[in-house]
Amino acid sequence: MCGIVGFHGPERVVGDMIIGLTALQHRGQDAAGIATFDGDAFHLHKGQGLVNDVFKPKHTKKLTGNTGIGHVRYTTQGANDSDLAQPFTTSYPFGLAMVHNGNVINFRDVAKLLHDKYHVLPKTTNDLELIMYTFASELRVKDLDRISVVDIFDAVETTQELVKGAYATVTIIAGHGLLAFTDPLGIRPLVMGRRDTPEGPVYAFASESTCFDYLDFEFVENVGPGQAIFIDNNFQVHYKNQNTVPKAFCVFEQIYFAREDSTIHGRLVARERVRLGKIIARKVVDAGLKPDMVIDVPSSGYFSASGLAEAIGVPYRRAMVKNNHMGRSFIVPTQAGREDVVKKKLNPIRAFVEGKKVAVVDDSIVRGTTSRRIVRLLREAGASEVYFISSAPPIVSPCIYGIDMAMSTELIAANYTEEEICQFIEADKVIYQDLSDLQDLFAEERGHGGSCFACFTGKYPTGDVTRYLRHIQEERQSHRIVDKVPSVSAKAPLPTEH
Ligand SMILES: O=P(O)(O)OC[C@H]1O[C@H](OP(=O)(O)OP(=O)(O)O)[C@H](O)[C@@H]1O
Ligand SMILES: NC(=O)CC[C@H](N)C(=O)O
Ligand SMILES: [Mg+2]
Repeated sequence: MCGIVGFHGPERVVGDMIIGLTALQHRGQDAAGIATFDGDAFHLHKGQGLVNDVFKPKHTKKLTGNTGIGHVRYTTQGANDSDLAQPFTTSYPFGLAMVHNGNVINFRDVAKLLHDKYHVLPKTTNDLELIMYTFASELRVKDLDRISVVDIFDAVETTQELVKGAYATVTIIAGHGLLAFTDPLGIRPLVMGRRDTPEGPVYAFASESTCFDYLDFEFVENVGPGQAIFIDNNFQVHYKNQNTVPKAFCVFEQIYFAREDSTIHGRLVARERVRLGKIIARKVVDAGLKPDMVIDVPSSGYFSASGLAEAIGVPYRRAMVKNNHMGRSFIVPTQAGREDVVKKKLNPIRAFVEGKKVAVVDDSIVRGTTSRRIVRLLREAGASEVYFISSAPPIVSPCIYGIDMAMSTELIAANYTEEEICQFIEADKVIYQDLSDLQDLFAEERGHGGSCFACFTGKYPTGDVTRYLRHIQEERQSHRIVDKVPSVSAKAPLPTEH
């Protein structure tokens, strides 16, 4: 799940872009990049690592111009190499620079179409090139001397028909303006904001609204399913499709991915997480559990933990301390790397947990890397019983829309029963959110549009995805280590006495 931004205004944009991208760092830690346009030429800088590592003053000095796009990458297609970092640019027509968040699922079909129909050979295996060259090829057949907004939206529409999957994109069209568009279901988030300056308005697009809080931008609207918004060089805003309500928005954004202080489709993420914690309280009580305290797994477990504690009337403590210099573990591309981050990241406060029955809340259990480590740490710190509470239901199916859990072999709940998972992570009890409770919370009738629950149900909103699942498996085998959950026989015996 990458983070993207795009700015277009009457003043230099790179300063705002660095702040905006830093606010989105939680969405991608592999690489960062910025492309600006100064009226004559693009300026591009990108590389592996965090925003702070990639952009030093000597780089930002060269990123001149009043229009810019930026990206933080969490790799889901192709290798985690600097060659595949975004943005990508192409010089014809006009000069285009593009970033995207998401994942194209008909990769081979689009690659074939580009080759057979448009005579284009993408340079890399990053799916962004498929979107960019399809759009560029559709645009170049227009009358380029008299290109109009209708022509641009027409090229977007054909791109949306041909390219399947999840994508939120922002594109600089050199000399013309800034364009944002999404896939027809609106699976990934994208918001538009505006700040007024004495020289005129600055418009911005960003994956999450938290960017605008830092930059003093006013939130304007969500970019909805299949929508396109074009800001021309006179700062006029043009719309293709006014519908801003998503048809299949990724519910895992609300559970884990997005920042708590972002509002997505009218829902404050932190509030939804508190609700998830309150809802699961019923299952904790029904299971007869009487914890002495509720604790969270930092960072993403906090709001659900506070909701659960409030609902069952048990004190909440931050009894696991997070090393703030460690990033997210789940989005690290290899299992060895994820284990290393989890190991260095969390440390329990013995004085709080010693002799206590502890309910520890996390947003999700995906591969079991974090939960297994946490339970062990809490036991070593003297907890008498450890109940592991997941505010998400079991994740049983791969995500093919931009979250790197692409194969069922790596998903613990796709391979083991709840009892086996409990045994594997060495907890006294594991409680998952009920799928029906999650679906009720994000029900369409609550007015926020449709959600994608595919990782919990195996039902994919883009239709039959069997071919893509095979493609991603082959792609993973050629580029990366294929992760598997440990075998049952590798499990440590369940502790018998407490
Ligand atoms: O079962 P697993 O495979 O370990 O995956 C789930 C864990 O990964 C995420 O944490 P992460 O460290 O990525 O981010 P956070 O700091 O936002 O919680 C998530 O919040 C869970 O803690
Ligand atoms: N997580 C994402 O949005 C990834 C975007 C793109 N598929 C890449 O790998 O660069
Ligand atoms: Mg976590």
